[in-house]
Formats: sequence, structure tokens, C-alpha cells
Amino acid sequence: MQAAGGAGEALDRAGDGDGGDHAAAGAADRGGDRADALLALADGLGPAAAADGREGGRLELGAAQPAVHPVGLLPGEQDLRGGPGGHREGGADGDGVAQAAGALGGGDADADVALPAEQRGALAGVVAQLGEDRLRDGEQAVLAGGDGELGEPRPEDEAALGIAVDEAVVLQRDGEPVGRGAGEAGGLHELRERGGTGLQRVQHENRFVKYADSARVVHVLILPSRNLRCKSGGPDRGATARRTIMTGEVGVMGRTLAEKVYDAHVVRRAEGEPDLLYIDLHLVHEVTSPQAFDGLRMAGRQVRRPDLTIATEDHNVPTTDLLMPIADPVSRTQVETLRKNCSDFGIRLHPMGDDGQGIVHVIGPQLGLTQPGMTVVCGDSHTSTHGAFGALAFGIGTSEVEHVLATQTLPQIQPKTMAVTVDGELPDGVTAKDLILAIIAKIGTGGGQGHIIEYRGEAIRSLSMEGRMTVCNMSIEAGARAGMIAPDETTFEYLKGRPNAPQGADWDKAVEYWTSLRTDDDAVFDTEVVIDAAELTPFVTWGTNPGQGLPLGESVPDPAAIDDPVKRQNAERALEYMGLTAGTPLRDIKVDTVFVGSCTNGRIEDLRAVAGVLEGRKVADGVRMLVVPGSMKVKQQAEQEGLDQVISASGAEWREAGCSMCLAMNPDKLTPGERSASTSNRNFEGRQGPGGRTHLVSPAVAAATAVTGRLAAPADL
Ligand SMILES: CC(C)[C@H](C(=O)O)[C@@H](O)C(=O)O
Ligand code: SF4
Repeated sequence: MQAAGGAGEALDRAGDGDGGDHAAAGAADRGGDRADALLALADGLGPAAAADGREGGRLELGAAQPAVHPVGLLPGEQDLRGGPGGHREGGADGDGVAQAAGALGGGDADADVALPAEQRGALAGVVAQLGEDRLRDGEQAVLAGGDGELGEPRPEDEAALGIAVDEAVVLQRDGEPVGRGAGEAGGLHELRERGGTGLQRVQHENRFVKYADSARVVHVLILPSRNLRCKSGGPDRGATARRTIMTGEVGVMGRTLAEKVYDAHVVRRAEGEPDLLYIDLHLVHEVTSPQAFDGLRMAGRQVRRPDLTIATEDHNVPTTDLLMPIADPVSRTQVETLRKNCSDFGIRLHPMGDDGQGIVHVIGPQLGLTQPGMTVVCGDSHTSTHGAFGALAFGIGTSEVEHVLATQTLPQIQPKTMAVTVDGELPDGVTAKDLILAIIAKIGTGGGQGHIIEYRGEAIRSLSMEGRMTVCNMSIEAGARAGMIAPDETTFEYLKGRPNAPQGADWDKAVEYWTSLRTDDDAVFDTEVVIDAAELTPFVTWGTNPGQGLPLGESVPDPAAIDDPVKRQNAERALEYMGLTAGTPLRDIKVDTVFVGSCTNGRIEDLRAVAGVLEGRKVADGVRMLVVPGSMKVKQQAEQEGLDQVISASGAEWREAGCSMCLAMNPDKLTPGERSASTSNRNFEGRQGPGGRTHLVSPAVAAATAVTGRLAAPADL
């Protein structure tokens, strides 16, 4: 199924690789995806409970579940629409599809059926695991294993791990419901006795059985063998794992951070099919959403969780004259379409000129919406940025955007895991951008393919949140599905007090849970790479992909010296396009333009670094420098700190927030042959304008380059 978004797949994105011809790409997208989108939706709706409780009726996910979040700090409790209510006002549409009440909220049934506390108590508990007693203080044993003998689970029953007493539960066991027998706590009989409203029995053809409080769940509990399945590879992973457990050859293995977050969001898993993942946060922008909304309209659907969906205008917005209508008709149409869609479907939008507007990957973290342990998606490949918080965040195609809008879930094939460990300390003057460029040069643009990369090690721990976002942002440039960094004090410090961050007791609970989001010591990664931070220096690209980079002190490589014929040919072609000669010292390369901005390096720390270098200096004659904050808030903060003054005094242009020259979907473009040093993340042919030549650099290198007019580091000044 194409819409499953397999690991490492290219997105069905518009406007990529075509020099910004997004209108044409959008049309192709529209034509190509329709059937797949419908397919995906049908699949997505398959396994779970009918929201209206009709057994055997149309199968749907549980009604208006809050986002899956073990500590109950639900993104669903943050109503992104800003209005009263949120998901608790949800209703069901004519198809039994639960809908949060928004502008178009249909139906008046309250689909968000909360279980009375005593029923939840009856459900929640712990199953003794493979004969071991796993009860801890405050936990209660409720689910019997095997044939109902408490404490005697059969290995194949794979009893679930501990559940806090106040959590909602999915009871699951292969082939039959757990806790079904008379007298067994948590059995359906008991729920019925107590009036069990909101619980449905769901039996899937793949013998995946749940009793679910459909109003609250739907976590599939973490099963020990799940991890083994993940490790054994191939479609028969489950069978292999089970055999292994039964013969007692291996114990339960630890899990990686990525596996923990992934597992915690699986709402349905069936042999031979993609998993269905619950999505906690859906970010939307003008480029990849129009066809998705059109699809909803065509199918008569609404947005299932407008309260977990937030939109911003970023790609097509100009960075000057915000009060003027957008001159370019394609950009204007994109932006106007997003406005209409958000208004029709009840989605909070940050339009141009709004205080909260900015690049989608800058505003999510800024608003405290991106939190550890979440699943975050957006029709944008650099969604990997949000992995810096320990969220599982990845880009999706337009058909998948429609799927998430309609169901708040996404079919996924579980990616493999990769550790990139950066030992030691980054030398002075070496930044997160240099680090990620060096990582990509080392592992290649396909090095992370099929994997979620977890960045670890001392050098990563020492990075600020801004630096971590820069690193995770470019995971996609290494071909990875996502990048993640385990949350720690730096993460909590960044989040604390942000508008959507938990508060008070919720905050403490959240931090406790977030602290558990780290790779277990005995977890095994599918692939591991180790890098010594001490060896790194400022890094720049010389070619037309982000992996064609070298330390600034080196020279343009000679393709003739490259053994691999494909790489050699790529290098030849890149040098020709870039107008470079082998052997030229990188420091001798003259630039025409310097661009500071983008979701890679448009944050406050980046602007501080730039102003730090520019202070008391001038941009070289003949060089134009654009400094584009990643969001309006970043812009305001920079202005409060006086950074704009320093930047303007140096001769650089201080602009409004947006993607800008990162991809040239607005008037900020390179002209043919023009060469830039750019803090963005992509350097393919025409990325910054047809014929434009891009060198990817850090903010500090960008600023030093602006001063000298040639690729340079601050230490060269
Ligand atoms: C327009 C969008 C789909 C695209 C992406 O997916 O990344 C853009 O943001 C980019 O950086 O090329
Ligand atoms: S700033 Fe660049 S990379 Fe980031 S979302 Fe915008 S276009 Fe994509």
C-alpha cells in the first residue's frame, strides 16, 4: 500500500527538485494520489471500535480519543483552536466517525465517553510476566494469563507490562480477549454489570482482539516480544520472536528510544500490513495541504481532530511588505487556499503578519506543542526537526496528510533504528550545523535510509535545543525517516513555561514520563555509527547534495580521484553546475549572496551567532546578505535583543519570517549562476532559484563569509 509511507520513501511532495515549480508538481500530486488516499483511509478505518458502539457496524477508531500519552498529559487537552472545549466536545458524524466539534463539528452525540474511575480501576493493572511478579507499589494485578490462572501466563499470551491504575487500557491477546472469564477482573461481563458504556468489542480478522475503552485509548500495550519482532527482521518477525521466547533462548531485550515512542502509538498491528500509528500533533502548511482538504471535501469528511492540528503560512510568503497582497499569483492562491481550508475545517492558522506565524518547524517547538514522546507529522520532510525533543516526527505526503486529517492516524512500516554517537566535545567554533554536515558527508545522503536515527553521545548532550533541532532537521538529508534525541534537562528547560507545555502537577508527571524516554542499556540498534567530535571543523558543501561537503580548510575535490564510478560522475556533474575547479581551496570560493534563515538555522541562537560575528563589521562590497528569522516570535526576540540593529548596521537585510530563499517559492531567489552561502539544508540544482549555486554552511560561517566575500569561518576574520 503506497500510502503506508515506508521507511526512507520519498515524499509525494510538491515543489521539490523542480526549482520551485510547485504548481505543476501539485497538479501531478493531485492526479496521482487519489486512489491511494482512499485506500489508505479505508485501511485506517478498519480495525478499531465503532464510535457509536454498534457491534459489527462500520469499524472506526475509538471515538475522539485524546492523543495517546501515557501520563495523560494529552495534546488533546491543548485545544489548538484556542476556543473553549476541544476534543471533549466531540461528536460523531453520520458514519460514526468521531469528530471534535469545530466550525464544522457534526452531530451532537458526545463521542468522548469517559469511563467512571472505578471501571478504569477495574481494568487497569498488571499481568505477571512469564512467571515473574512485576507488581510494584500502587499497581494491581487484574489480568489473568493463560486460562485465567492469575500469575501463570503462557509465553504466547505475552501479557502486557504494567499499567498505572488510572490509565485507560487496551486488553489484548492473540486470538481471544483477555480477562473474558466469569469473575475475571476487567472482563466484559464486569463492564456490562457496571453499565460499561463506551466499551466495544473489536475482533479483527488477524486475530487481534481488544476490549477497549474506545473513548480514551488506543495504546496497544508494550509486549516483550514486540521488541524481539523488531529485531528479527522480515515479515515473519513475530513468529521468530515467539519461537525464541518459547525456547527460552533469549530474554526480553531493551528498546531504543524510537521503539518506545513508536510502540506507544500503535493502535493496530497485523501481520503483513503496515501498523496504524496514532498521531499526536499534525502541522500543516500551504504547499502540501490543498489536495488533502480537497480529498476530505470529495469524501464528505471533516477533520477528525482540529484541536491537534495547527497551520501556518511559511513557504510562499514574501519577507517584505507584509501589508501588500502577495504579488505572485501561485503563491497568493496557495496562501488563500490554506486560509479558506482552515476556516472551513475549523483549524487554527497563523497567517502572514500574525504574531505566531513562522516556519512550521519553528513554531511547533516555540509554542511548546512539540513534546517528548509524541508522534508529530507534517506534509514536509523537515518534520524530523521535532525529533530533537524525543518526539517521533516525520514528513508525510499529501495523501497521508489527508489520512491524518480524516483519522488522526497513519499507516506506517516500522523503520529500523540507527545510532549516531558523537563522542567527545565539539571544538570551539564548531557548531551543530558543521556536525550534521559532517555526519551526512560520512554516512552519505542514503546512509540513514530506512532508519530512525538517534543522535547520542557527549557532543549531542551538550547541544542546546536549537542545535539539536538543527541536527535532527537534516536527518532527512541523510535519507533517514526521522532523527531523535532523548529528552533531558536541556529539553525540559526549553519547554518549561511555553504556552502549551504542561503545568503544575502535570508538568511533574510529564517530566517523570519523559525521563523514561531513553534507549535502554541493552537495546540493540540495527546500525551504529560513531563520530569523534574532536576531529570536526567548520564544514561546507561544495557540490549539489548535502553529502558533498568537506572541512572548510580543504579544497574542491578532484572527481578523478574518486573510485566509485557513480560518485565520480556525480562529482563531475556537481562541479560543472557549481562552476568550480578541482583543487581550488574552499576558502577561495567567492559568493554573491549570503542567506541566513530556514528551519535549519533560523532560530534565535542562530541569529545571535550571526550578529556576534557581524558586530562592528560590514558585509563585503558586492555581497547581498539576507537575514530571515524563522518566525515572527524569533524576529521579535531578536529585535528585543538588538540583533536586528547589528545586522542592519553591517549592511545585511533584516526580513520578515518565512522559508524565503531556502527554496525560493517566494521572491527571495538566486539568479542563474549566482552563488550563495546558505544556512539552509538543501543545495540541489536550482533549489534557491534556477541556476543558483548553493554552499550549505553554519550561521557563523555564513556571517564570516558575508564579511570576507569568500567562504570563511569567524576565526579567519
Ligand atoms: C514544500 C515542502 C513539501 C518541502 C519539503 O517537504 O521539505 C519543503 O519544505 C522543502 O524544504 O523542500
Ligand atoms: S525552511 Fe526550507 S527546509 Fe524548512 S520547511 Fe521551509 S522550505 Fe522546507
